[in-house]
Amino acid sequence: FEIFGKWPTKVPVQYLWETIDYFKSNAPTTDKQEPFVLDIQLLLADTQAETLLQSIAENEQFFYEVEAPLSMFLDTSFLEKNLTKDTYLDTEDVAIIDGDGHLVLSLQKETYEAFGLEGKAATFTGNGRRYIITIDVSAPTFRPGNKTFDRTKWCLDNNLSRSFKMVMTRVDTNTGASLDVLLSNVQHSKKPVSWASSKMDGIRLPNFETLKLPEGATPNNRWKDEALEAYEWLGMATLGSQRLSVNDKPDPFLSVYSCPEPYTTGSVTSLRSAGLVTPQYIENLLITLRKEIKAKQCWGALTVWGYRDSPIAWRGREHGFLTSGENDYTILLLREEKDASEQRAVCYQALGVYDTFMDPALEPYKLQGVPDSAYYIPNFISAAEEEYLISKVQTAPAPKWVTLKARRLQNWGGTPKVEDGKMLQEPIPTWLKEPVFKKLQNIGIGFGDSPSTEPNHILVNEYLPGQGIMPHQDGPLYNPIVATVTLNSHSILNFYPHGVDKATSEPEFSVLLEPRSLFVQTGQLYKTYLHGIAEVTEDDLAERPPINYHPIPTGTLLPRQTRISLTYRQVKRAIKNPFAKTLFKH
Ligand SMILES: O=C(O)CCC(=O)C(=O)O
Ligand SMILES: [Fe+2]
Repeated sequence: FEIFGKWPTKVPVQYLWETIDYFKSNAPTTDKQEPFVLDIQLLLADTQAETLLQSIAENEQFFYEVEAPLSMFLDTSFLEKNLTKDTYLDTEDVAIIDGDGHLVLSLQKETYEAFGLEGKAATFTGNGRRYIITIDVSAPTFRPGNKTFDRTKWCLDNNLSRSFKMVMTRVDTNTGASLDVLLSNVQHSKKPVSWASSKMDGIRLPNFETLKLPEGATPNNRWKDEALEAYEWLGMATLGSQRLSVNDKPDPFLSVYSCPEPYTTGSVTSLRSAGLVTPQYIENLLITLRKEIKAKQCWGALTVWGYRDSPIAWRGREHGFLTSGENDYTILLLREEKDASEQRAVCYQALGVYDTFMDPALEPYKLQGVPDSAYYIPNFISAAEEEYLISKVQTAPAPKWVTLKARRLQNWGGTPKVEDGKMLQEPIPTWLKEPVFKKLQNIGIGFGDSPSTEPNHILVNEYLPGQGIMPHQDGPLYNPIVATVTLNSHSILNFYPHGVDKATSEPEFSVLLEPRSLFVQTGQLYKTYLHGIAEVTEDDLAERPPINYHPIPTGTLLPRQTRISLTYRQVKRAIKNPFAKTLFKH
């Protein structure tokens, strides 16, 4: 599983290499990824696409264009007949119901203030200009008579009663067939998802054979370059670009595009949909496409565009509204021999610059019930790695240590200046990079614009029993993500919302950091909470149970030993020093 970041348009692209079991119908899975799909494009390296076209015709899907107030979602008969499988969407003030029955309202400040239900400030629209309210309308208790229901209904009827333009669809989750939506009381029209087909002949047609890796091989940089070139070619084909034609004679000063090698002269069929479709529908298309390319012995690609203004993106995460809201993916299915038992594919996932990306591998480690987002991974490093890191920290040259009242620290990678946040970049010693950098990258933790940005600064803290750190925020010097490795002893990290009296208030929640664990703090949590460590010699876990460990046996006292923490970050204003190599020897 590999992640790539440096896409020229600043759109991070993630791709992964997968060997798909041909007979497993649901791989690569599109389920739960992007439920609000605007358009689909299929490319087939062949001019005959009858099977595909036939399958599309047989699986006709409908969607509805609706104009209605949002309170229609609280109409009991609507709830009971349609719930959990429906999707709704609009622009400006945006509202959707996702497949799990969450009504998500993304409201502009003015609407929010007049609305009357509590939400949270949107992450990607700064200065509180937009707010997100999430209501679980699928909860069995969310019915008339329930306080939350009645309050929500009152707010929708009185404060947000205007009509919303929406598109909706409903499917049978087993067959993917579209079902009628209960819309008797509102203005609506039923539309079929429409398809247009076109052909491109006489084009330079790559075979993408070089993208086939031997089983178990890890993609190298060359493969990554080739995967991106393939992505670029698919994009050009999607646009029907003249640059792909064998007869194209571009002005060399205007175009430097060259087709990935080796290529032949050939044709592609392109099929493009319009209308709201569901993940199930796409999954069915993918299965048909795979059968077709197997029969034709050619490659095929499926590209899916998500709604630009959907308030949610990948796996329900918040989506950067209006600001380059890419939420698209492409699956390139490679050509396979007729008797091959596997189908190999390269998958690309495009994100907007403001969209959060975390590797799905991280999902199980996400801490629930706290602001987005924190991740805790026990035993992130081995005992041997821990021992080695401790010995390196302890044997660092004496001048590296800065002694404060309640802890000692070492700055690696440079020392950011408090006045302007600038840091003269110094090389980071290998012992701090390995194995942690690689492990961070493997699990999909990036520190900058893209998932592959490495940390450029590491702060080493040493706390003796009874030492700690005052509640604080790591602040705007860094990109809003910090990863902490804990060595030798546990600690308890306390979190406080902004604006509380630091000296007296109780933390809102605490996280237990065990030796060898990794803790990641990012997003809203990084930006709107303070964190600190109490100056105590032991922690009573029963008194305030840490949110990452349940249940805690009563009377659990953990005595503290000397703890070393390594905090990995990316200083925004790092300045490369051309002389760094000769000036600093590590
Ligand atoms: O030692 C820790 O885990 C926290 C350190 C910290 O908050 C900081 O260095 O900013
Ligand atoms: Fe901190």
